[in-house]
Amino acid sequence: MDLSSDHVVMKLVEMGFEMLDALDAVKAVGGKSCDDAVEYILKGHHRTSGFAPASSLCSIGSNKILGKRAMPSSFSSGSKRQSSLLDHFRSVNQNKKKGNNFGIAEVDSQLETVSDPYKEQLKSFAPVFLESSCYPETELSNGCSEASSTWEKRVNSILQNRFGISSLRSFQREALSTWVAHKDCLVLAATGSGKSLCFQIPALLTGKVVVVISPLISLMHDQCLKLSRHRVSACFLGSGQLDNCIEEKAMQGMYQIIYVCPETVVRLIKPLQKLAKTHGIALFAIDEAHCVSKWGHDFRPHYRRLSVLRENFCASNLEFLEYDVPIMALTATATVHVQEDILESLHLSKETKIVLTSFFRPNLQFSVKHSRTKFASSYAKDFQNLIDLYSEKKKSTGKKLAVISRESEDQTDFGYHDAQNIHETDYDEDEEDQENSLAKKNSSNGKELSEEYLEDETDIFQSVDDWDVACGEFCAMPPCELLEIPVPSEKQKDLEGLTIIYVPTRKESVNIAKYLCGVGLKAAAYNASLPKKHLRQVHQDFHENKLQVVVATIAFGMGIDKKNVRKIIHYGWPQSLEAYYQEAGRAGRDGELAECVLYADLSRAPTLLPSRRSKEQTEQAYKMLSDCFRYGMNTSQCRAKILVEYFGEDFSSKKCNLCDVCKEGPPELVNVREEANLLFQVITAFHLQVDNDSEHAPYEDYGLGNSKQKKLSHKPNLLFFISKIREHCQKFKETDCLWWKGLARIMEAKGYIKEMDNKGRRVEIKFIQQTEKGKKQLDFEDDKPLYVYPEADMLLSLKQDRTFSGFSEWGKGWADPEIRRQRLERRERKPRSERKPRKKRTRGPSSKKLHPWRSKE
Ligand SMILES: Nc1ncnc2c1ncn2[C@@H]1O[C@H](COP(=O)(O)OP(=O)(O)OP(=O)(O)O)[C@@H](O)[C@H]1O
Ligand SMILES: [Mg+2]
Repeated sequence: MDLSSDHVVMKLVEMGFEMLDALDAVKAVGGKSCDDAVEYILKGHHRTSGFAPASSLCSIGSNKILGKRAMPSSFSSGSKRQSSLLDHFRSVNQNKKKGNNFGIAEVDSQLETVSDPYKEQLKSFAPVFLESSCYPETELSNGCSEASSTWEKRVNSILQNRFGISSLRSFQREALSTWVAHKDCLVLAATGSGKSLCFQIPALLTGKVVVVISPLISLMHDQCLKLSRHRVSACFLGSGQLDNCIEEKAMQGMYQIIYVCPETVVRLIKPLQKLAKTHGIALFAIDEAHCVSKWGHDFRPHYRRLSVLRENFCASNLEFLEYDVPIMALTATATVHVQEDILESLHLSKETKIVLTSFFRPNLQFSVKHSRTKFASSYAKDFQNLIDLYSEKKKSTGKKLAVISRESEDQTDFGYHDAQNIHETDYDEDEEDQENSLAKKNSSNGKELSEEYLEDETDIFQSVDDWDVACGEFCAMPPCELLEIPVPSEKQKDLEGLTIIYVPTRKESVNIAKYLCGVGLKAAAYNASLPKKHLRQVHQDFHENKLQVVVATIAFGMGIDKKNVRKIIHYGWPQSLEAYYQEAGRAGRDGELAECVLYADLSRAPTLLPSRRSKEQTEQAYKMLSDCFRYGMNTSQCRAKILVEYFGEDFSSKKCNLCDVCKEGPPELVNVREEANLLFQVITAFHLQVDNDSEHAPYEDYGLGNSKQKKLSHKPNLLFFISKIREHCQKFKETDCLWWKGLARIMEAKGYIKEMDNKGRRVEIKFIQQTEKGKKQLDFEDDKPLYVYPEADMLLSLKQDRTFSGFSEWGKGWADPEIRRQRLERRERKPRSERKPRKKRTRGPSSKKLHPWRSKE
């Protein structure tokens, strides 16, 4: 808007600039444009000589990629809509500021010091960690301006007035200063660290619209609701809206923040371009940006199409833009591979700044416990602490905890008649049968996975429309209404500690919720197959502290920001450490201690892979599962260290001092020299024989005489080698298979043995080959001690008091006369009508196939 010179000066003084600076600026930019004058002052050119383009202050590398990124030296185009510094100051509730705070040197030095350390890094997109932790309110470690810059002061006042927050965290300051410099940005910061503020503040600073791309309605809804309580208007647009009224209002600039799903934003490019022209778009934020990458968890194909944003909102395409509308992508769970994929897929420029903070959450206490989670009989044991915890609260308040009636009554309405009787404690063969058959189905390669089972039972690809509403609008609540929102009392807060139990399958979410309701807890199930209305209600009850426990699949995860979640229980193996850390990150968002326990069957490698994955994703899915398994098997390294290092962070000299490993210490070192030599010897002998005599019945010595077996045994698996050791070495006859599996994993990690099968479709080492390093270091005669920390499965095998007669899990139990007697007794105690019909067991060629050595037994 062009005004008379006097008017501009007056406006500038009103905005808090000094009269001299205002006069200076108006003179320099030729009067008329208030925008240009403010830009001039903020860029620090008042009462200094020259007016350097912004590129000299903040550019990193070339600015030729996608249109103009640098600020031009002329300000002739006052009508242009852009994210200029001026606009960042144009806010309705402008605080009058006094004097010379608009320090030229401060803004300059901030931008310059921010840029420098990243020059090299950005060229290659190589991330560098800036801070040791995102939580402490420390100043920037890279020597950014000691005193706050002008925009930052303005931000601080917004933070205090609107959000009740005292200051920006250093990574938030980094992200915002990048936006101030009109640059794209990838923010990688821990769960709960406050990434949302990075994209919400620009709307309040500029009065322009911020467009946030978000993956779920539930997430968009929660954020809009919160914003309305902070007096910010917002709306959300899902993919299946029938009524376009909110969308139209949004495109007319009636909300400060528009949340939109990726499916919809690509449809709205033209209207958004119009909005950019009429109202201005301050920023595109891509929240939960890991959804972009097919190498991460939560991949959402529509996220990959978001490159249209960079292409359609750059100054080279839209002549009314002075600069590209900045894009800010944010996530808490991206490995280095995923980070690169995000940058590439979104077509972010080489100038993109990577704001990388520590992924470490110092108040989360991680632990892993063994449990046969598939069996209902484990619930009582595993959830006893939880039940006691909430029961104590019940006693202390004298209130009776009612089972959520909706849960118990509506179960049948939801079609859960197939749910198992959760009170069944029998450890019966049919359960084992089912489990074994599933494990077999899922065991060795992608092809064998039961897609049908997975599709029905797991929530892998979450659809954006996870609720029964497709869009919604939230007006900024006036302060008087805000006073009516009840503030929980301290006593209430104490009672509020919530728990989320994450389970792999939908069925388990219902079973466990039912079980917990049955013992008097306020619990509810949450999975994508439940009615959307129910899911919305669970969200609401959870946020209003009406529930104690939510038992959920991954459908209840991303972005849930509730301060008092004290416990996250994973009941069953997660599919990746990213998903695990993302879900664990729901805990302790008030900064207080919170517990993250993983209950998993440590005697079995996980098998549940995502359905609907491409061939190339299958290998990655196995890799992710394998990393989870190793995390669970670990007994000697700080768990937080494993987790943050998984995301590429260097945590080498630190530990959390909270996790089970840090607290209990590693197990005693064991000298495994003899066993390692022996295993290596058997492997070597086998391969020697194969090499020497591949034509003529080479495996006779191993009991593999017939041609069918010979074909199979070209890739001998670990179990085969163990059987050989048992056959030939009396001393290790009783040594459990789990123990050998653990040892093989350790030997693989040390580089002594390796997998023969190069398909990469495995969680554990299976078909084994020696390595050169192994050949050198595992000399048969060598008796130098080889100390290792036994891993979880090895320790478990030592605790088992059952003697194992074979390798089949089923056989382990039934072959033992005592166990068999106990099981039969239990079975007899059950009324006949309740017994499940026996399944016909199929034995024969197929089992021989898997265990060829049995032909000799
Ligand atoms: N500078 C700050 N000082 C204090 N609290 C803050 C600050 N910034 C944000 N918060 C608070 O941190 C909490 C978590 O914020 P937010 O939901 O943005 O986290 P997030 O990083 O997006 O987490 P997630 O990765 O789980 O989505 C919010 O309740 C917010 O009020
Ligand atoms: Mg978030």
